[in-house]
Amino acid sequence: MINIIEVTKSFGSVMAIDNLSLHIQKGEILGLVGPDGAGKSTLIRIMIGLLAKSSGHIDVLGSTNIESVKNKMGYVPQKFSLYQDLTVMENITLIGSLYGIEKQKIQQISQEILTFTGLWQFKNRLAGKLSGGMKQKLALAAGLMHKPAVFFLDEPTTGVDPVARREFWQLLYNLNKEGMTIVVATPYMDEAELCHRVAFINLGQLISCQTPAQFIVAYPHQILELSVESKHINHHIKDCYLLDLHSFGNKYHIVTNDIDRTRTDIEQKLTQQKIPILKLQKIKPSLEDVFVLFTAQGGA
Ligand SMILES: Nc1ncnc2c1ncn2[C@@H]1O[C@H](COP(=O)(O)OP(=O)(O)OP(=O)(O)O)[C@@H](O)[C@H]1O
Repeated sequence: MINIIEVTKSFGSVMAIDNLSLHIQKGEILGLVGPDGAGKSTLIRIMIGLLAKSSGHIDVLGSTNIESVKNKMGYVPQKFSLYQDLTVMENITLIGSLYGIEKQKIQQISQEILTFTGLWQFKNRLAGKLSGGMKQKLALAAGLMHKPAVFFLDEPTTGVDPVARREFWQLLYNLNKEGMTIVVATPYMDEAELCHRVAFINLGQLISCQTPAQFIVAYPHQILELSVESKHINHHIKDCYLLDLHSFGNKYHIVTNDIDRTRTDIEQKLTQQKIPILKLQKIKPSLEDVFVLFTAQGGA
């Protein structure tokens, strides 16, 4: 569906995409993840023809002339600009006419898509009065007006509450079930876990592209999850036998290569310091653990 071979993109001295190769399969949901500035947005913009690559090969839907297949691609940019003072229906109608869809067809497609996204009952509401989640659904609806075969979304749920994020992903799943290929950049690891494959990008390079399960199986260390009431326990256990320590909300993930030794060490240290342990147990690594490690290693 999309072949990217040794593509490079530089902005002056900044190498935003560095010799990156990736094959995106028809019918998959591919997640793009990586730290801020990794090159995810640039890669999406190259794939949809908004930016020209500096070198390399790319073909989309069988064509190297991206302009000629633009009408088969949908795009939800990171900052989708709605006309706040137009209604949901007016916004969507405007987008339809920008795509050159006939007036009568716009009516029919708008109804279909607003029903699908759950926005039909809000069709007369001003876009500026929608909740964050609804605004993102409107962005999604706008990107679907011309019924694309492949849909690119650049961090579409940033700043949206967890329930709205879940609903949004249900819509993506439904589109995918109907055969749409989806490429989505996300900063949320729980969303990355919902993708069929995840491409981890760092400093413009593709570090690895695998299924979430493959990433987790390949994780080279073990994780102990620690819950305590006190905050900032880092200095209490910094001398324990461990490789790394990250806080995830009110929990800590302790990275080790010797679970028993680390567990005993932490139990002793925290007991000595009279810090009650609420939970200390081995857990399966999450994608978040995998990517924290990749990022710390600079991608290796
Ligand atoms: N138009 C531009 N001019 C100059 N530099 C740019 C431009 N667009 C992107 N860059 C640089 O290219 C690199 C990759 O940026 P990009 O926005 O693609 O990363 P990203 O992974 O999408 O990050 P984020 O999630 O923060 O948007 C960064 O160093 C960025 O500053």
